[in-house]
Amino acid sequence: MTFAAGVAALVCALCVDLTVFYARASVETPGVPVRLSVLWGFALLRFWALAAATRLTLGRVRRLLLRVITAHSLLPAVFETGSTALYPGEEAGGRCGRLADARCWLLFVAASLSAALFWEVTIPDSDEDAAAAAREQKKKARVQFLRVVKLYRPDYPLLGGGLVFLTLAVVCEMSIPFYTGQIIDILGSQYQRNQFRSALLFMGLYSLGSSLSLSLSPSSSLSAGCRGGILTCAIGSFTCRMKLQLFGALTKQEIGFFEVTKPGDITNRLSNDTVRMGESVCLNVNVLLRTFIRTVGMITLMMSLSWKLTLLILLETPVTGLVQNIYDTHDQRLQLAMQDSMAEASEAVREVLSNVNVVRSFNAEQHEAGRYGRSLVKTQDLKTRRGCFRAVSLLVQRLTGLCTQVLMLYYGRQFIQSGQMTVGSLLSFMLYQSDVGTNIRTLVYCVGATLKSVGAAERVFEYMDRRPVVSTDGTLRPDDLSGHVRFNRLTFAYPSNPDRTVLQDLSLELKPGRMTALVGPSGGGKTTCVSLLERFYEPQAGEILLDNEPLKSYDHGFLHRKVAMVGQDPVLFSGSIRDNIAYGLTDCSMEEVQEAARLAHAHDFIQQMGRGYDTEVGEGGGQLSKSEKQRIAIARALVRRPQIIILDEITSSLDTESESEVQQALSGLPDRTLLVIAHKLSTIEKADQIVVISGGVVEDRGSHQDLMEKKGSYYKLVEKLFAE
Ligand SMILES: Nc1ncnc2c1ncn2[C@@H]1O[C@H](COP(=O)(O)OP(=O)(O)OP(=O)(O)O)[C@@H](O)[C@H]1O
Repeated sequence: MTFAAGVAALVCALCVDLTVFYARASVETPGVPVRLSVLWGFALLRFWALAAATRLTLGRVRRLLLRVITAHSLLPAVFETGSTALYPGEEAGGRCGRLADARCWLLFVAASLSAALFWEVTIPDSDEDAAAAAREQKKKARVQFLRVVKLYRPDYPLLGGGLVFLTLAVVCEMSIPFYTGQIIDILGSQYQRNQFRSALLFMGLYSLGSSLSLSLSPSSSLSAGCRGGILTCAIGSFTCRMKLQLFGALTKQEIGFFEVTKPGDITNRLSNDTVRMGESVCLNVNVLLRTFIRTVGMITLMMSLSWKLTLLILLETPVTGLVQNIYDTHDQRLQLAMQDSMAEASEAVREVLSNVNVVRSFNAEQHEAGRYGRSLVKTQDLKTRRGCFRAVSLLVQRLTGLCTQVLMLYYGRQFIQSGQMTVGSLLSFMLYQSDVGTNIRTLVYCVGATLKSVGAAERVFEYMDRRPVVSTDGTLRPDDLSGHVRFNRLTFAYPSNPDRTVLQDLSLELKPGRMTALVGPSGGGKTTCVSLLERFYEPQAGEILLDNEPLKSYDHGFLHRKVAMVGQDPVLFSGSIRDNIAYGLTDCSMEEVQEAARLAHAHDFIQQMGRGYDTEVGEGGGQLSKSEKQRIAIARALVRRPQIIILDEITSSLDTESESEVQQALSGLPDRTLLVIAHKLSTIEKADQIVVISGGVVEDRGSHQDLMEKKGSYYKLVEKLFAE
């Protein structure tokens, strides 16, 4: 917009506006209804003329300008309608006449500009993209909200019961002020015993109904009222279902997901967001319904007492709603920031507690304390800001409420004097009024909060709906699996570090009944090969074939029974030795467990333990030595009768005697495909095929004899091992 166009638009608008303003004053209007109709007609004409003039001169009307035009055009009509309602006795044209005064015009211009400025400062217009994003976000929130409501389906009977109590409570509660006013009127006028008694009786009954269904303070209503009890049950059962569903979805995710996602984030969603999602949606809907019924009921009763005073009171609503809206938006933003900062602090604590030995050995106590301290200070800062903001918004709301009360008392006295109201009805009105403001504020808050409360649900659904990158949809379960494995030109980078290729065009063959040893420098990619065979990750290029079928076409459970791995640092779960060996199997007999333990050379030491196979291993197998843990892990792999056995440096924690016994036992298993990662020459030598992997590529392959004669990278490696 050029400066000249702006000036032209302003001059044009001024001319049009003043013309319509003075034209209205010149129209003679007999009687109130005609006068008000003409007034509103001119208001609309003024709005249309101003909008058209601005559009013609500027090309388009910005939203801010449209707000100014709307306020400016409608203000005189609103003012005169209000004045006529409040001072019905005044002479027609008395006030309207004054409006055609230039001072009035200036007053309306100032008022509409200030209102638009206030709006602009408190709720600035977002740009088109941001507005579209906000609309999209609202739509998404609505969909998620409905999804939560649908997920509540098994609890609908409970929620229905809660709704009955809720309605009962609200209706009873609303009737009390009405009867209070009636009693005052009966006491103030000629005392009539029967009227007084029946009013007292109704008031007592309604109070009883109200307190049975709804406790008086909102904070205790959950535990005290019947409605609260029912809702608590519904929320509890919903949360339980959600936690189970989310846990199920999480355990299906690929390993890469857990590497790139912070454990704190996962546990936060599982333990807090599931609770918050059930609570916030259910409680917000409950409060929304309760407040809505109450507000509508109260406004109806207030209208029946005095519609003029009710209109006056309702003038407070837009201001209250606006202040509440601004407060809620900021408060929720701060609350989210606080949640993130709290999660950061608990993540820091969790990391230190689970790796306290590393922290100690690097003398990093101060550093960690500093990190934790910074997270706490950040949380505290956010808390303080939230508190200040709350105080300011409360102050504004209280002041608005106070002004409304003063106005209500002022006009109330006038209405009593003119006989339009009784003292009792003013008292009833005042009792309702004190509540109606709070209710409208709650209503505004709840409409926003109900949709925003699905923020927690959004986080829960994100994980619930996540399809694992490594699919588990395979169905193949052949009866006879030979265990022939081919790594076909694999290229792979870890999801947590996608720019670094760890395996490059790697091909490998593992034959049934043969032992293959993967050797090579540390970081060469041996464990990565094993992880891909276990389908922990999906390669970016190439594929692994098992009996000439892609690995991903095999049934998930079947594959993990047929391919068993024992890692460098086996993990045991708290429970008995038997539970650990039969881990994940539902149909495993004691004989099978013992047979596997014998093969793994674990039976003897298990027997020597106080409770044999029922001995508890402690958390993470903490009550066992590393070698014992290793042998139980081998038994856990063997009990599944796998066709492919992977041993990733298991011998590093076994003594020489146990090692050779385990090796012997494994080599005694007929037709099994054995893949071993080893650094000990004694283990490597026994392999039928040795594959040297370095830098993600196969550098050498063949038998020990062949490779030694070739004097390639394997030869150098063996020399190095000897030197060590
Ligand atoms: N989870 C992971 N995320 C990102 N990079 C990884 C991950 N695991 C391993 N790497 C990287 O991949 C490369 C190959 O690692 P890998 O564990 O396969 O080597 P390795 O030959 O088994 O070594 P070692 O003999 O020391 O066990 C290394 O550079 C390692 O840093």
